[in-house]
Amino acid sequence: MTSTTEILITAPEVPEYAHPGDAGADLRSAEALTLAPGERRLVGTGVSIALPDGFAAFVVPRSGLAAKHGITIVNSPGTVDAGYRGEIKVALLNTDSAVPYDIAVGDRIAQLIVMPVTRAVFVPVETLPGSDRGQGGFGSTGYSSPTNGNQS
Ligand SMILES: O=c1ccn([C@H]2C[C@H](O)[C@@H](COP(=O)(O)OP(=O)(O)OP(=O)(O)O)O2)c(=O)[nH]1
Ligand SMILES: [Mg+2]
Repeated sequence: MTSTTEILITAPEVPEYAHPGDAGADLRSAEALTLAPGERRLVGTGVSIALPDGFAAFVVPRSGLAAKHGITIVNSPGTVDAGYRGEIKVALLNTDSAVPYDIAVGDRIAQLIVMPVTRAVFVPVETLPGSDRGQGGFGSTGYSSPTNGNQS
């Protein structure tokens, strides 16, 4: 059974999860606008929340908008801090180089994922403990299939 957390909210319409088990609740646009090709715009949702201490919410793109129309979020994932009481806004970007994208009031433009977070207590040390991965990263395990030759 999915765990639930009550979040106080003010909004013209409460964000909804499309299906049981969905991680993201859909955020709707509070504005009508057209995103020109290549344009980015901070778009209001009309939603404000009071997250409990120890939680954060992340504003992330909808995959359908991204895959079908090239609409994404510049700062994905956008981080909503527990103490933030302002309107949640979405920094939309139309990555298409030719086609404008129309948004009407009420269109679902992003989704909000609420998660528990821990606060780090950073402990400075001279040397970090070893690990299996070590300093390998940024493609250190390769990309392509063995038949493709280029493993870098
Ligand atoms: O996609 C986003 C990202 C952030 N926010 C709001 C909530 C968040 O708590 C606040 C600050 O976000 P962040 O810390 O990412 O931005 P910043 O540029 O560091 O601003 P600040 O100096 O206010 O922390 O802006 C949104 O509404 N949408
Ligand atoms: Mg900040």
